[in-house]
Amino acid sequence: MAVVKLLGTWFSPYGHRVIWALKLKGILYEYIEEDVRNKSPSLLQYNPIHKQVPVLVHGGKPICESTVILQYIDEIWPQNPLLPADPYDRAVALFWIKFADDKGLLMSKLYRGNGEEQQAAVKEWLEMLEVMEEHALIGVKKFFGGDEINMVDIAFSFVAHWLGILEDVLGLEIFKPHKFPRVSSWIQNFKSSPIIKDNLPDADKMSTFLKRGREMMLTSKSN
Ligand SMILES: N[C@@H](CCC(=O)N[C@@H](CSSC[C@H](NC(=O)CC[C@H](N)C(=O)O)C(=O)NCC(=O)O)C(=O)NCC(=O)O)C(=O)O
Ligand SMILES: O=C1O[C@H]([C@@H](O)CO)C(O)=C1O
Repeated sequence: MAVVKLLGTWFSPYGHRVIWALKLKGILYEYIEEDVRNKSPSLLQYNPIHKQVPVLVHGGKPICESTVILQYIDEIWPQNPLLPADPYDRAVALFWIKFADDKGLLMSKLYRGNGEEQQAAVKEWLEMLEVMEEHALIGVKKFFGGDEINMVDIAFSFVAHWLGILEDVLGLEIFKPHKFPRVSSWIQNFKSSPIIKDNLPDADKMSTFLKRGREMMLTSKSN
């Protein structure tokens, strides 16, 4: 069996997508922690274009971009499928995964913004939550794919875990559960499901880390 390695960084929402996918499939892998502020030669060699984690290395061959990696994992290890088999259901799932990928940058916008920039990011977050509430989650029971977690849940995980941490870091309340009851129950289902719950990065640790990072950013901006 070809060796499976994952280059990730502990706070990355994208790296966690791959960790969960591998664990949901029951695949053993070697995890290699990267410092994205001081990238290893392997990371630069495996992902010379974006120089980002995650990178999955399967039998020595690198695969980059979390969504591409998850599709690859689903093809190589078909057990516990991450995408629906029905072509229409699959297209709908891929639509929402693309939507989530396009909105992922809202994390950085919120975290790195100030004043008007931050307000614009909050507005975009609220618009996205509204779309999840009124479109993506209509008719959804426990998870996007039914009773089991699939790739759409994984793609939206930044809403389930990272948004709350960013709110804490910035002292903002963006997600009001009573305004988004469907999103709220999906978050609870997602975060309490076994493999996800056991492999979420620690919220307090991340909050401390991101607060420190933000102080450093603010100091360097004002100098
Ligand atoms: N589209 C990729 C995104 C992967 C990614 O963003 N990885 C981050 C760690 S997650 S952290 C989330 C990430 N932010 C950053 O990477 C901040 C980069 C800044 N230059 C810094 O070093 O602090 C982000 O917003 N990403 C959205 C995007 O790129 O579309 C990384 O390796 N960064 C190193 C670098 O860029 O130099 C995927 O899905 O795999
Ligand atoms: O460096 C970053 O960390 C956060 C987020 O990814 C938390 O994990 C973010 O948006 C960045 O740009």
